[in-house]
Amino acid sequence: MPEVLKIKNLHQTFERGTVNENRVLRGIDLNLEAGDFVTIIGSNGAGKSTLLNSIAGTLPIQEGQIILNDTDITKLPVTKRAKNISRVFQDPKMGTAVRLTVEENLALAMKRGQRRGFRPGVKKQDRKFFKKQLAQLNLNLENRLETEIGLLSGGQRQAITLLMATLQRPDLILLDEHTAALDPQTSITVMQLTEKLISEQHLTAFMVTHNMEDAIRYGNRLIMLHQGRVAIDLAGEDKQNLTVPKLMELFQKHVGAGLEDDAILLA
Ligand SMILES: Nc1ncnc2c1ncn2[C@@H]1O[C@H](COP(=O)(O)OP(=O)(O)OP(=O)(O)O)[C@@H](O)[C@H]1O
Repeated sequence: MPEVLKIKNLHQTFERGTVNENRVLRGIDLNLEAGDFVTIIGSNGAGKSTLLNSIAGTLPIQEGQIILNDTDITKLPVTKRAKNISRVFQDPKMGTAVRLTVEENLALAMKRGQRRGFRPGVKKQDRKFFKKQLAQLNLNLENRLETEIGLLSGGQRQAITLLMATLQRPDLILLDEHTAALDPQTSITVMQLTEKLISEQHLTAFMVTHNMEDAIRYGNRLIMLHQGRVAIDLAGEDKQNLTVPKLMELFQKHVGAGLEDDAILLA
């Protein structure tokens, strides 16, 4: 499998040179192959969002290199990366434009990475395509193309955000605790949709989660960040055979310390 993403010796330190210096990432080396769906766990402050911010470009890289499909993007601004890297955040409000309709939001997503006006026009053939795309969500949203997105529930918005993030097949999709703000049932629906969109399009994905069950259930590879490093990296059968107690045991073995379940789980 070709490698889609290479992260080489990535370091990020906040408040460098002060008493509050915080070495959050301390040499991350990771390679993702095409179609890898990697779940990321780690306790609060482990650096999960910092890692995603570094990949997305919202945080300048202090040391190390990020290569996407053989292109060095280490110094590329976030806007230039947006065409190839899409992201879904925890807050459903982050991914969509509240005053625009469902179809206008989708039309914006079609222009990801390009200059786009404030209110995009929606062509007839686009509308047909959007309807088809929305129908696969099984949320009856194909009949609400002209509804303002702000009127939809958090779960409906997050499902549309996911669709928008995958509409123009990205090279990489970053999911940053994207179901954490949803109720348990909606969270399951959005996770199932995530898996469907990722597997159908054979997307390469990173998914940060505090839910260890989800981290184990979804994806083909699991990594755990601890003290700025990759403490655990499991794929294939090793990941398939994981259980929460096994993962806790592994963590203890790797980092030589006890770990309460909620140290990882709690946000
Ligand atoms: N822009 C920033 N300036 C200063 N410190 C920061 C900044 N962003 C993050 N940090 C600090 O870096 C550390 C790692 O934060 P990060 O958000 O990456 O952790 P996380 O693993 O995503 O945690 P959580 O599970 O709580 O979301 C934290 O101590 C945080 O306070």
